[in-house]
Amino acid sequence: MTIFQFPQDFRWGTATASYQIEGAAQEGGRGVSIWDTFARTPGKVFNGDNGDVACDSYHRYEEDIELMKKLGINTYRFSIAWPRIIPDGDGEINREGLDFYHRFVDKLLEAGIEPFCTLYHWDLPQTLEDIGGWGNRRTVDAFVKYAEVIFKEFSGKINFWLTFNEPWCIAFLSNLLGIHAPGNKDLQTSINVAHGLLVAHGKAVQSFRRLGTTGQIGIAPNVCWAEPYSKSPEDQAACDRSIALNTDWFLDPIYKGAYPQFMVDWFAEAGATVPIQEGDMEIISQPIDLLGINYYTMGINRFNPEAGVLQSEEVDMGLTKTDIGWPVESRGLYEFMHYLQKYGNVDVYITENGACINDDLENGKINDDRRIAYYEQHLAQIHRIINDGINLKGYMAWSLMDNFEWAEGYRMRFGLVHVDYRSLVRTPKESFYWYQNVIKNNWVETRI
Ligand SMILES: CCOCCOc1ccc(-c2cn(C[C@@H]3NC[C@@H](O)[C@H]3O)nn2)cc1
Repeated sequence: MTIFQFPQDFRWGTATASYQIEGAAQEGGRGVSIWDTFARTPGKVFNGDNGDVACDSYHRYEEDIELMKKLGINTYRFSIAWPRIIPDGDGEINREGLDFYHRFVDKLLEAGIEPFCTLYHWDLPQTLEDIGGWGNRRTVDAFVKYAEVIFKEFSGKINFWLTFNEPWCIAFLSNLLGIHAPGNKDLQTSINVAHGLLVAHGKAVQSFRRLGTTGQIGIAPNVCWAEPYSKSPEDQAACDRSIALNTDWFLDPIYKGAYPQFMVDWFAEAGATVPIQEGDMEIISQPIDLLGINYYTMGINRFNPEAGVLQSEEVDMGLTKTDIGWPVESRGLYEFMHYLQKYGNVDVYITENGACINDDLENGKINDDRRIAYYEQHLAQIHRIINDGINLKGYMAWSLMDNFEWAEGYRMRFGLVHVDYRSLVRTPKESFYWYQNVIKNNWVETRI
């Protein structure tokens, strides 16, 4: 057994997102988002599930905050639903939406929990998708207007900010692979979306600074760590492309002011170019204060000319998998955090990490030992990372509670707390109590 002690000022938290937990989709003046539309499109979401009710956190947030207090977290990552703030995307401000988030944030602060706010966690107002979404500069300008409303309203209450959650999912999962909303399947569209959201990110950071908003701001890429199946240059190059599309494609423009040339060339071969306008790269590369990193799994990849635009396919190496089919391999987090050092020893928060384990209630308990094992392994790696001198400042488990897992609907459960979607009763799982103990002790005890 080994005890890994964490730094005294290390932040312990959990994470959720508006569309996944709030429900009340037609309440409080909320407008329609692309996920309302996508979920209602037959065949897009398992079982035809949608976020109309979700965990009903719009009405039950005080109960949720009581659970957070019981867990002992000092940080809670959530997202604000743009369609609650400006329902038609770039028109009138909805005061009722702002008031909801003020009530919520005030309750968090009363509980001694630091709000960690994501401005955009995928619920784009549908009206903006109707004019081309992130590929239309009007959407970019509408995002800046929305962000400025939030900065003015919550400066002084919120001190940790993320512009975008998982830009790879927003651009490529949603507009090249078509798996998430709005479901496009076009390379040029996905590159236009990626560029649009990067310009929106940079402009929002400029506004954040100009308005003198309190706190720190960053962005939260999701990681795709991959190692080559063989020593062949083709397999290594396939891994490089997979990693780069999730990371370098977004962080090179932000930290270096230019896209990774090898990927620009790769896409040019496929007939796609980046729609860069004069001044864009200077806007995008506004200095940021922190990075959120979302890590779930890693792959062993090899070159396959038939394997999509990246010609990179993951090989099943027979590792233990979570119930969503992702291999459990915490080593990728350690390797990735060292890869990330090429951007400097920037302040990093793990803004998502967790396991989809679909254990259900048995005699009033959920014995999710596999989730505990997952967290034990990943927190041990986090201790290694900190020990290596990397500025990893905090950790937010995904997720506080079971919720709407996008195209998987409600069948996939990532929560430390079980949610009965009929009664909406919340039941802490055994992993909740395990994590409560880690937070109380500020150490993780591994059985290895
Ligand atoms: C068959 C081809 O498949 C291509 C990969 O398809 C996916 C699907 C889903 C993901 C995915 C889901 N999550 C968890 C969420 N992160 C944000 C938060 O909202 C969580 O719900 N992270 N990544 C990645 C890749």
